[in-house]
Amino acid sequence: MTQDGQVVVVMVPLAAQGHLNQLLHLSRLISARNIPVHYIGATNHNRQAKLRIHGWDPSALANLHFHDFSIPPIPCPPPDPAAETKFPAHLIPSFQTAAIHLRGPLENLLHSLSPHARRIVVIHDSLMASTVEDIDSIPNAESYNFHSVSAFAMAIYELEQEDQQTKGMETSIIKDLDIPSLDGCFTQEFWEFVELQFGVPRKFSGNLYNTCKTIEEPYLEILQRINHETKHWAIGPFNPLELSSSSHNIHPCLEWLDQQEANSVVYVSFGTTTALEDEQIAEIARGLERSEQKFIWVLRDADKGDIFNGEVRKSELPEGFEKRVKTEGKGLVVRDWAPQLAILSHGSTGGFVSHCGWNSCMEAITMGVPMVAWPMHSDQPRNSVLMTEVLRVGLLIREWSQRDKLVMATTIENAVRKLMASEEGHGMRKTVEELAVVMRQSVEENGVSREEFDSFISHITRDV
Ligand SMILES: O=c1ccn([C@@H]2O[C@H](COP(=O)(O)OP(=O)(O)O[C@H]3O[C@H](CO)[C@@H](O)[C@H](O)[C@H]3O)[C@@H](O)[C@H]2O)c(=O)[nH]1
Repeated sequence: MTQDGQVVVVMVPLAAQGHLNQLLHLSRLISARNIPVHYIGATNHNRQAKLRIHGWDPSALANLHFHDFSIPPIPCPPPDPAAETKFPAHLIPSFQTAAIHLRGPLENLLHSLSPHARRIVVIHDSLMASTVEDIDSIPNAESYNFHSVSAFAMAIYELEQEDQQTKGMETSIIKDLDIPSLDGCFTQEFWEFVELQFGVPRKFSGNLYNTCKTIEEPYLEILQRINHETKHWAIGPFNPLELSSSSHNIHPCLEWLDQQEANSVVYVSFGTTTALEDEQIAEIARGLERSEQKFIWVLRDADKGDIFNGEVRKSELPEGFEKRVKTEGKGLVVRDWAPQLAILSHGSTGGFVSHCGWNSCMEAITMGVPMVAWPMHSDQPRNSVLMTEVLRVGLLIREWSQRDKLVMATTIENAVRKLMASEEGHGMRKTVEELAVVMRQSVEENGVSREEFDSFISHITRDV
């Protein structure tokens, strides 16, 4: 229970898995500091967040409170695998509905907390800025902008904006990198949604990032320089580094992994926002089989706005493939929710074919798994540069300029072989394993992320 005079935190996530997830992980870290956390959302989005979390149990934390708000039905059109860009445009109506209709319930909650709290700290996804607009009417509330993507992707974007006037890009440390354009990354409707979030200028007290100075310090410095009027804290990784035993061995694929040799399995997953055409799925199937590497392939369609309602497309695989690879012990196709963190932390997993969503990048780095980078949309093409060219823990499957072409089985076969069974791949594994150690140290006593987190906690619990 919240006691009078306490500092309380209110989380306002964007209603998409890769965002719900990060603020729920952050809720765990903050509540461990004896600060009550209130996590708000539409009933089904909160249900989704709790159901899918891995590595710890949200119901076990007495000071984490979920507020399930009822809003009008969440629109859930299906994803379109044949769309011109891979950006999940079908989620925009759901984002809009949640952003608009959570505003009133959030304001009511803040008013009810305000008289008893010393301070209300609202941490909102940067894409939910419009929902927290009423915060200015609450005298003891302040808000913090949470950025769910890499500092690298954000810094490049900011430099591009600055570049138009000052040529900031040319003098920056990014100039020697081959940065993909934003073409094909987003849709016009998304930019309009972003505009709505930032349309009303509002004062906020700081920026939070799920990253660590160990891997992104130069880019965090750029963000600090450009936006020097507010504070910045890089307090990641948010995902747990040790998984609680109750979440282990709950999925059959983990038992299968237990029987495999160390670093022998490649894990293939494109997150929760990618819908692939059957033709591309067939090429992946052929490429994986020909690579002769063992695999776990999460074959799921992109999430809909409401994951509990409506039909989900079952992707077709070449005839006999699924049964054959399973019987021969070569691989598993997982069609339900895979325990990604547990898979990546398993000693048998030696590589990851990933779309480079920021959660997947952080999870791969903290678990010491190198990747084949196969970006699909949004920040992913730029994250792939961070992973391959900057950190050197992955290899790129194809140039972003080639995104409209089918990636053929031979390309997939070669990339997977290179990652899993070549000197170059072993080198990347060694590099990422070393990075994983440093990332773990960063959250321990005197580590860089621990210091940033301590500084954030001191700031929000300050006396005046
Ligand atoms: O079967 C599955 C599928 C996914 N996951 C988890 O789901 C999350 C997926 O997040 P992410 O890898 O970031 O991919 P997206 O779902 O595509 O994330 C969206 O949100 C991210 C944060 O803003 C962006 O970086 C991405 O580009 C954007 O597509 C990760 O935590 C995975 O571990 C599972 O546990 N099991």
